[in-house]
Amino acid sequence: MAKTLFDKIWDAHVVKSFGDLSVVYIDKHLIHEVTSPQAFDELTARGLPLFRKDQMLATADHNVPTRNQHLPIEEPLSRSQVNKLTENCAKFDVELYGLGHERQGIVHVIGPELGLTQPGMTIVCGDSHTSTHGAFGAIAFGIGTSQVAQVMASQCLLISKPKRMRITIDGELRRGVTAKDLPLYIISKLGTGGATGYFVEYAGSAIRGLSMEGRMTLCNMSIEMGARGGMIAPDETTFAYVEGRPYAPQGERWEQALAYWRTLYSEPDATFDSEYHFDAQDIYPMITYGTNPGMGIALNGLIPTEVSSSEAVSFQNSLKYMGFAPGESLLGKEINYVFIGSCTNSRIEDLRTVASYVKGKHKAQNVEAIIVPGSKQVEQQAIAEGLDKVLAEAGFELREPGCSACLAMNEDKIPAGAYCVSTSNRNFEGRQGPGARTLLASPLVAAITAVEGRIVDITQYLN
Ligand SMILES: CC(C)[C@H](C(=O)O)[C@@H](O)C(=O)O
Ligand code: SF4
Repeated sequence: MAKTLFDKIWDAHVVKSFGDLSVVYIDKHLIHEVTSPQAFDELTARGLPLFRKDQMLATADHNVPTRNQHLPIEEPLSRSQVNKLTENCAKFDVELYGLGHERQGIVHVIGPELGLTQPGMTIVCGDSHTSTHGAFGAIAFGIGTSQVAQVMASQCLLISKPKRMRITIDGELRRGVTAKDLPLYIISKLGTGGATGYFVEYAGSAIRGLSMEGRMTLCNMSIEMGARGGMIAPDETTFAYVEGRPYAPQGERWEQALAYWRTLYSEPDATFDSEYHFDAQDIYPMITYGTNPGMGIALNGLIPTEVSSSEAVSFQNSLKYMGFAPGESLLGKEINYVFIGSCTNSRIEDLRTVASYVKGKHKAQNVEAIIVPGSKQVEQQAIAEGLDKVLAEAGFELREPGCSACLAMNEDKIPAGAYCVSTSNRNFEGRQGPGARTLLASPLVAAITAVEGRIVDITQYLN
């Protein structure tokens, strides 16, 4: 039977199947400070060693401050989480790119930038946005803490095979529409449970036209529509990105890898359990108005007036929390914060997009604009390109790398009631701080919002 991309990688990693369940070999296991401590404790309690420590990599990202990283972490809980990771990695001899290391950063930013993330791999991390790595044509997905322990002890996972979905977007993207608008659009159509039980492959000319960083932004948000993960068949764009990175194969091994990677695509007559087709021309720059990532509209659209009866209560609660009304336009709404960062949009291209728009302009007085690179390497690159100066002159504060205000697990919090246009992936109640109101958007929309101080139809602001 003709195979999908997912099937090819899955079949190459199944060790043994038992009915619906399979033991699947895991190539790379990434860990961070939040979901690893109990797993390490379990190994210690059971006297188990790590099965393949060389296939693991650790970083500190969720709890790190984004100012003065050279000083001890002030928040006691964050400090103890990060210290625990350091202790565990020392005890179990796991490679750690911790705070202060030149390769430290958000786990989903550093894997790809180090060339650790490669086509055809199975990659897991105790973190839902592991789906990001699927952009390289890998089966990458988030796992729970008990599964983290399972992989630590066996380098395998006992799991059932998800169903396969393909989402095709053909055509050219409109002006001002960037990679981030694609998941916001798709999720607004499918809903936050629309892909539950599925592994999604993204295809079509609009997807092929995305850079690797854009592909990561798209795959990153797969989880927000309930998908187990998202993936894109590797192509020349992928190979060019991976080549020469520190963990990428070299010489003859590179040629061998490339030959295999070129076989990784869905056969033309492969069938999917579910298929969606979208036209790129139907997609406009997006923004969310509610408290889940599916509550998105085009910037110049209106908040819906009618929702299904099963959603009515949560819709009303959501609008109440946000301080918006059904049928309203968001245009003209004043914004207090702009947060550019997170594993969705904190890569060098995102920083370049922002810097190139704000160059020679200044943020509005009513806005606090924070820009947090996804990794130390992104930070260094931004400085090397002089983006730090452009951003500083525009009144943006360039911080040090970490998850930051994507989730309020560190010092960076948005105050209660404040509106924040954020390039992250979740707008749940309290996600950016108790009472904080999040509006998800692309880095371009975020940059323009910061300068204007309110939500505008960005198409009028583009050259
Ligand atoms: C803390 C971690 C377990 C969590 C996740 O799994 O996604 C976080 O990264 C998030 O984005 O909410
Ligand atoms: S940046 Fe946000 S979404 Fe990504 S791993 Fe960190 S907390 Fe999760």
